[in-house]
Amino acid sequence: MTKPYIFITRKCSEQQLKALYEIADVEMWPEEEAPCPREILVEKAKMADGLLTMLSDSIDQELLDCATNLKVVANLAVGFDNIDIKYAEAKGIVVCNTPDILTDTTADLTFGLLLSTARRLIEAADYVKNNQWKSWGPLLLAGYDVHHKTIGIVGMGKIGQALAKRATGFEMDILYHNRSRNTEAEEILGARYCSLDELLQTSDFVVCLTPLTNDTKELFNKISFQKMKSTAIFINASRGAVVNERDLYEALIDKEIAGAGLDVFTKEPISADHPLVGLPNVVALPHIGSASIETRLSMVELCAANMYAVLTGMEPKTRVKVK
Ligand SMILES: NC(=O)C1=CN([C@@H]2O[C@H](COP(=O)(O)OP(=O)(O)OC[C@H]3O[C@@H](n4cnc5c(N)ncnc54)[C@H](OP(=O)(O)O)[C@@H]3O)[C@@H](O)[C@H]2O)C=CC1
Ligand SMILES: O=CC(=O)O
Repeated sequence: MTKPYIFITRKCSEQQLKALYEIADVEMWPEEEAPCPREILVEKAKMADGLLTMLSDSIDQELLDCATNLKVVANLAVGFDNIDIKYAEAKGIVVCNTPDILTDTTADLTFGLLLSTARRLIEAADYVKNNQWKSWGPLLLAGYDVHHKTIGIVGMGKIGQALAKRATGFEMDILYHNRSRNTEAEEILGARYCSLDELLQTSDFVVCLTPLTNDTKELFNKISFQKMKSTAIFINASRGAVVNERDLYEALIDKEIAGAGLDVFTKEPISADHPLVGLPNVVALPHIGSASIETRLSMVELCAANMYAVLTGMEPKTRVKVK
């Protein structure tokens, strides 16, 4: 019997993939930073029983139609907006993601981004590096306090709740908005559910942690930024497309809001001449929410375990369910 063929779209640690090498012919794109070009991915998908994909790979109808042997897609991310889930399911292809194991790491980064933006940490570090520090000044590089302020979390799911837990250490008031109530966050963390409008109007920090869906696409736009306080800081660690970036840029230029911390962008990667990057009150990161060594290795291991399960006739640990 021929072994299944697995294609991995980015160089990953082989140690975490050991189980797959035992049951399959595994081919891996050799580069860590340069992505596998689309045409090569489509060619590999034509033969593949399993694909281990990155969030930057578009697993759309065109690709799925070519992938006549494909049984499983294991995406190295909790988000799966890069995959046409319904189409995959209709074709009997199992899609898996990496929830839970990245929750704390992503919450740490999101809170770090919030602190860095509020207290101007990147600007301040550059100030020293660029030899601009000449004296101490009463309001030199003064930012906004974080402690005892109000944080409004849009998307109080796993990462949102882990972020709220961190906010309790700073004695913040926690507001949140979801489509449904998160009673655990209310009971354990004292979070208060409110409408999106109330959250936007009353929060000092508005943090987006929803998945990207048709409902959340450009949820943050001109109208939302106009509702926010002029001292508010917007943090996005979800997906870039939940924001209308032009509207965000204008809100920052017009001082409708005070700053933004962004780990994600509509089109990634962005270049240094992206309009938002040039603003002093923007902290821009290259989508590193879950990027700790421990977490990224665990994510690769979970992808491998999911793929192993599907290819050996078992139920994977973290299958994406179509709603
Ligand atoms: N920057 C990075 O590197 C990372 C980014 N992410 C992003 O974070 C997202 C969240 O991850 P995770 O917390 O694990 O996911 P969860 O599914 O646990 O949480 C998502 C939350 O969003 C809420 N939500 C969904 N749709 C809407 C809506 N239309 N309006 C308001 N709230 C909504 C859900 O509640 P309800 O269904 O009740 O509305 C839920 O509480 C991922 O999908 C991914 O895009 C994740 C990891 C790393
Ligand atoms: O953005 C990262 C993810 O895991 O989703």
